[in-house]
Amino acid sequence: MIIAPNIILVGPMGAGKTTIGRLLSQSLGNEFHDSDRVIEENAGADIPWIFEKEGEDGFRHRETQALYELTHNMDKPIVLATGGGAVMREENRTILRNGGLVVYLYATVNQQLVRTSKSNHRPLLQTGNPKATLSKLFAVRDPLYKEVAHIIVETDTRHPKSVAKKVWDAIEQHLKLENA
Ligand SMILES: Nc1ncnc2c1ncn2[C@@H]1O[C@H](COP(=O)(O)OP(=O)(O)O)[C@@H](O)[C@H]1O
Ligand SMILES: O=C(O)C1=C[C@@H](OP(=O)(O)O)[C@@H](O)[C@H](O)C1
Ligand SMILES: [Mg+2]
Repeated sequence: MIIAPNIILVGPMGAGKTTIGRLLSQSLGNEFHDSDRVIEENAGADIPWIFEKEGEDGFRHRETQALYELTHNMDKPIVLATGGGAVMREENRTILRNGGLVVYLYATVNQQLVRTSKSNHRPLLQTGNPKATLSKLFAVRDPLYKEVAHIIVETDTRHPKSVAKKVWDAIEQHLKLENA
């Protein structure tokens, strides 16, 4: 049996990091953590409030602390969903790359748009043209997701369960090759 190390999901808003991460953790029996939830718990406030009061810089500072905490203070391997901007800081990319097996959940801008339109809890998308914002962010961040990832998985399948299965198959394949 293959024992998975920390599995760290990166990718744009709406790629499904939170949803797929939770499903993956259920099938592996590993604890699930979401850096956005840890940031909110540590701050005692939600993400829109943090952005409003502390700006994006304040949020990014908290995000670095949460990523460090989650990759250093756990005694068992976990599944970690990150926020879409977690790759922006170089120090975060080092934390992520060294913190476990990094999976880039890829989604097209149109998929990101559809999937993020169900919620208004993403401050960066509270703009007149969320599609243009997602496109701009994607142009900057896609190379960074690729830089940090060990594996890339397309999330084009409609059902989160089949994406979670695809992710696990890709991880197994990667670990088998690594141990061959
Ligand atoms: N493969 C998928 N197909 C369809 N909808 C999805 C898929 N993955 C996630 N979703 C939906 O998209 C929304 C955003 O997912 P979420 O997990 O919050 O993304 P992220 O954490 O990457 O921003 C949720 O409503 C979720 O149910
Ligand atoms: O892309 C980003 O910069 C952000 C993505 C969000 O997480 P999700 O990717 O889980 O939506 C959250 O961290 C915050 O709103 C900022
Ligand atoms: Mg999320």
